[in-house]
Amino acid sequence: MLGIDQLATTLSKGERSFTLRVAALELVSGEVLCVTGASGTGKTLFLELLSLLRAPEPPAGYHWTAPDRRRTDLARLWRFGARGTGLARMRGALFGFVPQAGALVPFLSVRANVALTQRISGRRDPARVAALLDRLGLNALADLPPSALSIGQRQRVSIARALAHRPAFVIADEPTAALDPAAADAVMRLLLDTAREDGAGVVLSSHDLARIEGLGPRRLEFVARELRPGLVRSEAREVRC
Ligand SMILES: Nc1ncnc2c1ncn2[C@@H]1O[C@H](COP(=O)(O)OP(=O)(O)OP(=O)(O)O)[C@@H](O)[C@H]1O
Repeated sequence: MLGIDQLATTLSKGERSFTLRVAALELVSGEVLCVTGASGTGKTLFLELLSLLRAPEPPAGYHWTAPDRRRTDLARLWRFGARGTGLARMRGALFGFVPQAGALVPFLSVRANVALTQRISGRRDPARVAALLDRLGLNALADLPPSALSIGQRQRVSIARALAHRPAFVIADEPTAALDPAAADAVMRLLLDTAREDGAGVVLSSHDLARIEGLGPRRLEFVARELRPGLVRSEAREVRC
Protein backbone atom coordinates (compact mmCIF):
# COMPACT_ATOMS: atom_id res chain seq x y z
CA MET A 1 0.00 0.00 0.00
CA LEU A 2 1.13 3.54 -0.79
CA GLY A 3 0.37 6.07 1.93
CA ILE A 4 0.63 9.83 1.68
CA ASP A 5 0.47 12.04 4.74
CA GLN A 6 1.40 15.48 3.36
CA LEU A 7 3.14 15.63 0.01
CA ALA A 8 3.88 19.01 -1.54
CA THR A 9 6.07 20.78 -4.05
CA THR A 10 6.46 24.42 -5.08
CA LEU A 11 7.59 25.77 -8.46
CA SER A 12 8.66 29.40 -8.67
CA LYS A 13 9.69 31.77 -11.38
CA GLY A 14 10.10 35.48 -10.71
CA GLU A 15 7.01 36.67 -8.86
CA ARG A 16 5.04 33.52 -9.78
CA SER A 17 4.76 30.56 -7.51
CA PHE A 18 2.71 27.36 -7.81
CA THR A 19 2.28 25.03 -4.84
CA LEU A 20 0.72 21.60 -5.10
CA ARG A 21 -0.35 19.87 -1.91
CA VAL A 22 -1.92 16.49 -1.14
CA ALA A 23 -2.88 16.11 2.51
CA ALA A 24 -3.66 12.40 2.65
CA LEU A 25 -4.12 9.46 0.33
CA GLU A 26 -3.95 5.68 0.58
CA LEU A 27 -3.65 3.52 -2.48
CA VAL A 28 -3.70 -0.25 -2.52
CA SER A 29 -1.97 -2.18 -5.31
CA GLY A 30 -4.67 -3.33 -7.75
CA GLU A 31 -6.78 -0.18 -7.32
CA VAL A 32 -7.57 2.35 -10.05
CA LEU A 33 -7.29 6.05 -9.20
CA CYS A 34 -8.20 8.75 -11.71
CA VAL A 35 -6.52 12.12 -11.27
CA THR A 36 -8.51 15.01 -12.70
CA GLY A 37 -8.49 18.79 -12.74
CA ALA A 38 -8.40 21.66 -15.18
CA SER A 39 -5.30 22.26 -17.28
CA GLY A 40 -2.46 23.59 -15.16
CA THR A 41 -3.83 22.37 -11.80
CA GLY A 42 -0.81 20.10 -11.29
CA LYS A 43 -1.87 16.62 -12.39
CA THR A 44 1.51 15.92 -14.00
CA LEU A 45 3.35 17.33 -10.98
CA PHE A 46 1.37 15.03 -8.70
CA LEU A 47 2.16 11.96 -10.82
CA GLU A 48 5.84 12.93 -10.70
CA LEU A 49 5.75 13.22 -6.89
CA LEU A 50 3.85 9.95 -6.54
CA SER A 51 6.21 7.99 -8.80
CA LEU A 52 9.42 9.27 -7.18
CA LEU A 53 10.44 11.37 -10.18
CA ARG A 54 10.24 14.63 -8.23
CA ALA A 55 11.43 15.33 -4.68
CA PRO A 56 8.72 16.42 -2.25
CA GLU A 57 9.20 19.43 0.02
CA PRO A 58 10.17 18.46 3.55
CA PRO A 59 8.54 17.56 5.82
CA ALA A 60 6.85 14.96 3.65
CA GLY A 61 5.00 11.82 4.63
CA TYR A 62 5.10 9.14 1.96
CA HIS A 63 5.59 5.43 2.55
CA TRP A 64 5.15 2.02 0.97
CA THR A 65 3.99 -1.01 2.91
CA ALA A 66 4.93 -4.19 1.06
CA PRO A 67 2.71 -7.31 1.08
CA ASP A 68 5.05 -8.78 3.74
CA ARG A 69 4.26 -5.62 5.83
CA ARG A 70 7.78 -4.22 5.47
CA ARG A 71 7.51 -0.44 5.45
CA THR A 72 9.72 1.89 3.38
CA ASP A 73 9.84 5.62 4.00
CA LEU A 74 9.75 6.82 0.39
CA ALA A 75 10.19 10.50 1.27
CA ARG A 76 13.46 9.68 3.07
CA LEU A 77 14.86 8.00 -0.06
CA TRP A 78 15.41 11.52 -1.43
CA ARG A 79 18.02 12.30 1.25
CA PHE A 80 20.79 11.07 -1.11
CA GLY A 81 19.45 13.13 -4.03
CA ALA A 82 17.80 12.17 -7.28
CA ARG A 83 20.50 9.64 -8.17
CA GLY A 84 20.37 7.63 -4.95
CA THR A 85 20.39 3.90 -5.68
CA GLY A 86 17.65 3.16 -3.11
CA LEU A 87 15.40 5.70 -4.80
CA ALA A 88 16.02 4.25 -8.28
CA ARG A 89 15.46 0.69 -7.03
CA MET A 90 12.18 1.56 -5.33
CA ARG A 91 11.01 3.63 -8.32
CA GLY A 92 11.69 0.66 -10.61
CA ALA A 93 10.02 -1.87 -8.33
CA LEU A 94 6.90 0.16 -7.66
CA PHE A 95 6.15 2.00 -10.88
CA GLY A 96 5.76 1.62 -14.62
CA PHE A 97 4.98 4.62 -16.82
CA VAL A 98 2.72 5.24 -19.76
CA PRO A 99 3.45 8.76 -21.03
CA GLN A 100 1.08 10.83 -23.17
CA ALA A 101 2.64 9.92 -26.48
CA GLY A 102 4.52 6.66 -26.05
CA ALA A 103 8.03 8.08 -25.66
CA LEU A 104 9.58 4.90 -27.01
CA VAL A 105 13.30 4.54 -27.71
CA PRO A 106 13.50 5.17 -31.48
CA PHE A 107 16.49 2.92 -32.24
CA LEU A 108 15.13 -0.14 -30.40
CA SER A 109 12.59 -2.61 -31.81
CA VAL A 110 9.14 -2.94 -30.26
CA ARG A 111 10.29 -6.09 -28.43
CA ALA A 112 13.42 -4.39 -27.08
CA ASN A 113 11.38 -1.37 -25.98
CA VAL A 114 9.04 -3.64 -24.01
CA ALA A 115 12.03 -5.45 -22.45
CA LEU A 116 13.67 -2.17 -21.45
CA THR A 117 12.03 -1.84 -18.01
CA GLN A 118 13.11 -5.41 -17.22
CA ARG A 119 16.70 -4.59 -18.22
CA ILE A 120 16.74 -1.45 -16.10
CA SER A 121 15.25 -3.15 -13.04
CA GLY A 122 17.30 -6.35 -13.43
CA ARG A 123 14.16 -8.48 -13.84
CA ARG A 124 14.89 -10.11 -17.21
CA ASP A 125 11.97 -12.29 -18.29
CA PRO A 126 11.68 -12.90 -22.09
CA ALA A 127 8.62 -15.14 -21.61
CA ARG A 128 6.75 -12.27 -19.99
CA VAL A 129 7.75 -9.91 -22.82
CA ALA A 130 6.38 -12.44 -25.31
CA ALA A 131 3.16 -12.82 -23.30
CA LEU A 132 2.61 -9.06 -23.16
CA LEU A 133 3.29 -8.64 -26.90
CA ASP A 134 0.68 -11.31 -27.49
CA ARG A 135 -1.81 -9.86 -24.98
CA LEU A 136 -1.57 -6.40 -26.53
CA GLY A 137 -1.78 -7.60 -30.13
CA LEU A 138 1.79 -6.62 -30.98
CA ASN A 139 3.24 -9.91 -32.24
CA ALA A 140 3.35 -8.86 -35.90
CA LEU A 141 5.06 -5.60 -34.95
CA ALA A 142 7.64 -6.99 -32.53
CA ASP A 143 10.70 -6.50 -34.75
CA LEU A 144 9.77 -3.09 -36.12
CA PRO A 145 11.10 0.25 -34.87
CA PRO A 146 8.58 2.66 -33.23
CA SER A 147 8.69 4.91 -36.31
CA ALA A 148 6.81 2.21 -38.27
CA LEU A 149 3.87 2.24 -35.83
CA SER A 150 0.69 4.30 -35.52
CA ILE A 151 0.24 6.40 -32.40
CA GLY A 152 -2.28 3.92 -31.01
CA GLN A 153 0.13 1.02 -31.61
CA ARG A 154 2.90 2.97 -29.88
CA GLN A 155 0.66 3.46 -26.85
CA ARG A 156 0.07 -0.31 -26.72
CA VAL A 157 3.86 -0.85 -26.74
CA SER A 158 4.13 1.74 -24.00
CA ILE A 159 1.56 -0.16 -21.89
CA ALA A 160 3.45 -3.44 -22.38
CA ARG A 161 6.71 -1.73 -21.40
CA ALA A 162 5.11 -0.22 -18.29
CA LEU A 163 3.98 -3.67 -17.11
CA ALA A 164 6.93 -5.81 -18.25
CA HIS A 165 8.89 -5.57 -14.97
CA ARG A 166 5.78 -6.32 -12.85
CA PRO A 167 5.48 -2.98 -11.02
CA ALA A 168 2.94 -2.51 -8.24
CA PHE A 169 1.44 0.50 -10.04
CA VAL A 170 1.20 1.81 -13.58
CA ILE A 171 1.29 5.60 -13.77
CA ALA A 172 -0.33 6.99 -16.91
CA ASP A 173 -0.26 10.73 -17.65
CA GLU A 174 -3.10 11.47 -20.08
CA PRO A 175 -2.37 8.18 -21.89
CA THR A 176 -5.02 8.70 -24.55
CA ALA A 177 -4.56 12.43 -25.18
CA ALA A 178 -2.95 11.89 -28.60
CA LEU A 179 -5.54 9.36 -29.83
CA ASP A 180 -8.84 9.61 -31.66
CA PRO A 181 -11.91 8.57 -29.58
CA ALA A 182 -12.11 4.96 -30.84
CA ALA A 183 -8.38 4.33 -30.37
CA ALA A 184 -8.50 6.08 -26.99
CA ASP A 185 -11.26 3.76 -25.75
CA ALA A 186 -9.38 0.67 -26.98
CA VAL A 187 -6.06 1.74 -25.41
CA MET A 188 -7.76 2.65 -22.11
CA ARG A 189 -9.48 -0.73 -21.96
CA LEU A 190 -6.23 -2.59 -22.70
CA LEU A 191 -4.37 -0.60 -20.07
CA LEU A 192 -6.93 -1.30 -17.34
CA ASP A 193 -7.61 -4.93 -18.29
CA THR A 194 -3.93 -5.90 -18.55
CA ALA A 195 -3.06 -4.14 -15.30
CA ARG A 196 -5.97 -5.86 -13.54
CA GLU A 197 -4.89 -9.30 -14.81
CA ASP A 198 -1.43 -8.54 -13.36
CA GLY A 199 -2.78 -7.26 -10.04
CA ALA A 200 -1.15 -3.87 -10.70
CA GLY A 201 -2.80 -0.64 -9.61
CA VAL A 202 -3.35 2.15 -12.11
CA VAL A 203 -3.09 5.88 -11.46
CA LEU A 204 -4.10 7.83 -14.54
CA SER A 205 -4.62 11.50 -15.19
CA SER A 206 -7.15 12.95 -17.56
CA HIS A 207 -9.02 16.17 -18.07
CA ASP A 208 -11.67 14.25 -20.02
CA LEU A 209 -14.26 13.33 -17.37
CA ALA A 210 -16.46 11.54 -19.91
CA ARG A 211 -13.64 9.18 -20.86
CA ILE A 212 -12.76 8.17 -17.32
CA GLU A 213 -16.34 7.84 -16.11
CA GLY A 214 -16.93 4.36 -14.78
CA LEU A 215 -13.23 3.37 -14.74
CA GLY A 216 -13.15 3.10 -10.98
CA PRO A 217 -14.79 4.33 -7.80
CA ARG A 218 -12.01 6.72 -6.77
CA ARG A 219 -11.05 10.05 -8.25
CA LEU A 220 -8.60 12.65 -6.99
CA GLU A 221 -9.53 16.10 -8.18
CA PHE A 222 -7.14 19.04 -8.14
CA VAL A 223 -8.52 22.53 -7.76
CA ALA A 224 -6.17 25.52 -8.06
CA ARG A 225 -6.81 28.87 -6.39
CA GLU A 226 -4.92 32.12 -6.81
CA LEU A 227 -4.35 33.26 -3.22
CA ARG A 228 -2.94 36.57 -4.42
CA PRO A 229 -1.65 37.69 -7.82
CA GLY A 230 0.99 35.21 -8.96
CA LEU A 231 0.60 32.93 -5.93
CA VAL A 232 -1.34 29.78 -6.86
CA ARG A 233 -2.09 26.82 -4.62
CA SER A 234 -3.59 23.59 -5.90
CA GLU A 235 -5.06 21.07 -3.47
CA ALA A 236 -6.58 17.65 -3.96
CA ARG A 237 -9.90 16.38 -2.81
CA GLU A 238 -11.08 12.83 -3.21
CA VAL A 239 -14.36 12.31 -5.03
CA ARG A 240 -16.21 9.01 -4.84
CA CYS A 241 -17.74 8.21 -8.23
N1 LIG B 1 8.74 27.56 -12.72
C1 LIG B 1 7.44 27.68 -12.46
N2 LIG B 1 6.98 28.64 -11.64
C2 LIG B 1 5.70 28.76 -11.31
N3 LIG B 1 4.74 27.93 -11.80
C3 LIG B 1 5.13 26.94 -12.64
C4 LIG B 1 6.49 26.75 -13.02
N4 LIG B 1 6.57 25.69 -13.86
C5 LIG B 1 5.29 25.22 -14.00
N5 LIG B 1 4.44 25.98 -13.28
C6 LIG B 1 3.00 25.78 -13.13
O1 LIG B 1 2.80 24.47 -12.58
C7 LIG B 1 1.45 24.08 -12.84
C8 LIG B 1 1.36 22.58 -12.93
O2 LIG B 1 1.49 22.06 -14.24
P1 LIG B 1 1.10 20.58 -14.62
O3 LIG B 1 1.74 20.34 -15.93
O4 LIG B 1 1.41 19.64 -13.52
O5 LIG B 1 -0.48 20.70 -14.78
P2 LIG B 1 -1.50 19.68 -15.46
O6 LIG B 1 -2.71 19.67 -14.59
O7 LIG B 1 -0.82 18.37 -15.70
O8 LIG B 1 -1.80 20.42 -16.83
P3 LIG B 1 -2.28 19.83 -18.26
O9 LIG B 1 -3.64 19.20 -18.05
O10 LIG B 1 -2.37 21.07 -19.10
O11 LIG B 1 -1.22 18.87 -18.73
C9 LIG B 1 1.01 24.90 -14.05
O12 LIG B 1 -0.05 25.76 -13.66
C10 LIG B 1 2.23 25.70 -14.43
O13 LIG B 1 1.88 27.02 -14.84
